[in-house]
Amino acid sequence: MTAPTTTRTRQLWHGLADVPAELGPRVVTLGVFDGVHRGHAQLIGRALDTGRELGLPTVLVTFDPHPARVVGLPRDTAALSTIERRAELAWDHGVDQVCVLPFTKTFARLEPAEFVTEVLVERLRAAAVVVGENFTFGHRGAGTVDTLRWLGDRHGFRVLGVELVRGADGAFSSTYIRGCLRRGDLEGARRALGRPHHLDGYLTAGGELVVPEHTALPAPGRYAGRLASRCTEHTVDTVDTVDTVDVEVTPDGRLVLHLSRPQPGPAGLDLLATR
Ligand SMILES: Cc1cc2nc3c(=O)[nH]c(=O)nc-3n(C[C@H](O)[C@H](O)[C@H](O)COP(=O)(O)O)c2cc1C
Ligand SMILES: Nc1ncnc2c1ncn2[C@@H]1O[C@H](COP(=O)(O)OP(=O)(O)OP(=O)(O)O)[C@@H](O)[C@H]1O
Repeated sequence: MTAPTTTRTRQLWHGLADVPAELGPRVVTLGVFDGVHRGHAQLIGRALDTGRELGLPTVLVTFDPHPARVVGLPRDTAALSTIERRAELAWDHGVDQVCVLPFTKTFARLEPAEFVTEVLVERLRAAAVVVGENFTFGHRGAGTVDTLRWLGDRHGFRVLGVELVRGADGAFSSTYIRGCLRRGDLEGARRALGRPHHLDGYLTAGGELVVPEHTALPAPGRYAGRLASRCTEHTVDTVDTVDTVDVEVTPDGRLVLHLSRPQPGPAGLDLLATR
């Protein structure tokens, strides 16, 4: 699964202003990709296959914050991953670039055809666009895979609408994983993610892991965790901790690690099991 990342560029573009003007054609895969779960992994695999077939690099486009939060839909949009970790996971799967598009109310008003012309064609030079069969885009989510196909015919890019990867409870989705966490079902989250749920934050001297606002935490309770790796903007550093740590999620949503001598600093935590 893990591609040889050393030969790849691993670029992170924050917004279209970061995209080089002289960019060559490429394969584009689109969506939120929060957590980079097993469905996302398969989709990325299809995008990479298409890139190999066409001899082109692959860019993953993600939206931040979650569109549903920006447009005010009544949905759980708690984040399964920071943008930095999302990018690390995407690079580990083999994509060349990650482009983070700031999702604002103004951006949400772009019509599907405007998004395709202004973002996919003029800026990202899409030769192929790879999305899940349920992908929607553009004002009020009006664009579908069929819309993309129609626009692809006009602009000369190919479109792949990929069948959704399913588990026992239906198609894997970030929403499903957030639900597992809310129920304290770490095993369900792990099955859909393909790895334990991971939290990035700052460990205080008092043993609290302070995570960014809107981070998806499991239900209040006691868990076994492992201080695993921490993400900086472009690297993941392995921390030499193999022992499991006792993790408490308090009723007011704080994350307390029961460590004898917490080392303050950036830290990453894998949540392994319910205690
Ligand atoms: C340009 C653009 C505009 C969008 N506008 C809206 C919107 O007005 N309302 C909405 O609920 N979602 C909007 N979305 C979000 C999409 O419907 C969709 O949730 C997002 O692209 C993630 O794709 P997926 O969840 O279908 O994989 C927009 C997306 C894009 C790219
Ligand atoms: N189970 C899946 N199998 C294959 N592709 C998927 C699957 N789920 C989502 N995708 C595709 O992956 C891309 C990113 O998906 P996105 O993160 O927006 O969806 P999601 O996982 O359903 O998230 P959320 O639940 O937050 O809406 C989109 O192109 C989407 O169609």
